[in-house]
Amino acid sequence: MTSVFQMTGGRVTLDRRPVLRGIDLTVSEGEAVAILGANGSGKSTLVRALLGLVPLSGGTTLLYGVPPSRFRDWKRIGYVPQRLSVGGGVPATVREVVLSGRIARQRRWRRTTAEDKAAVADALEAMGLTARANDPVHALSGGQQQRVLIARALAGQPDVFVMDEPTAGVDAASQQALADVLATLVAKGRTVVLVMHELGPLEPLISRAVVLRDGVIVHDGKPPQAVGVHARPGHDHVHPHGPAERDELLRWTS
Ligand SMILES: Nc1ncnc2c1ncn2[C@@H]1O[C@H](COP(=O)(O)OP(=O)(O)OP(=O)(O)O)[C@@H](O)[C@H]1O
Repeated sequence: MTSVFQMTGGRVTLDRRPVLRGIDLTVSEGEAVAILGANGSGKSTLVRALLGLVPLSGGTTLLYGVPPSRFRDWKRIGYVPQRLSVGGGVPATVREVVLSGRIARQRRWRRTTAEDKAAVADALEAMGLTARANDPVHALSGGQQQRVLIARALAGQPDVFVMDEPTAGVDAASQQALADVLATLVAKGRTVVLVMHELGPLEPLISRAVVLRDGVIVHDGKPPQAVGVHARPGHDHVHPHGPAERDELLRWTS
């Protein structure tokens, strides 16, 4: 099976602090992987390093078999970073930001095609943003902006989706919408790597969980049951979300 990501002995040092310490991780085409772990365990750094956005201080990482610095086929990758502020001072509309997800597919100077427009319309629809398409992005709430970023990745129709906490700050209905979209993509053989705190509605989609603690992988296999059960829709929450589930996860892996 083709490996999408292949990191061997990956080390990342930031501010002289070892943030990733000897990561061996291969993700094959068609997998749906959750990267789990406590705050600061290195999840975001790991996905950024897999994409070549953070340099390794040791080890190697390959993207479709080549080092990220030599990788050229970026249209195959859709990345939704954590807490990116979109729009900024530029009054871009929701549609424009989502259309920017097509850039890697467009040849220079090429006009927006009917295919681009259809992909953007589908992505807006999937994330429930059709009615907001002409609104400036900065007028949207944080959760809505997150949906715009997800729609932008969807519009690019990549083979691989890497999403850093895509459900953070996103309401339950939109989380379910994302779960449905991703389930369809996984069924079509797309690869999905999600950084998560808790699986929530995305749990049925996840076939493999990689749990980080202090920059090392402490579990790589089936999703931890404690997280899965608590995160299942319909589970009767009698405790606040967050720390309790993370504690259980950490206990599970200790
Ligand atoms: N640019 C940076 N410079 C120095 N330290 C950094 C930098 N980025 C991250 N770190 C540190 O690296 C560690 C791992 O951070 P990372 O964001 O990868 O963790 P995380 O598991 O994604 O956390 P969270 O769930 O809070 O997003 C943290 O201790 C963080 O403070």
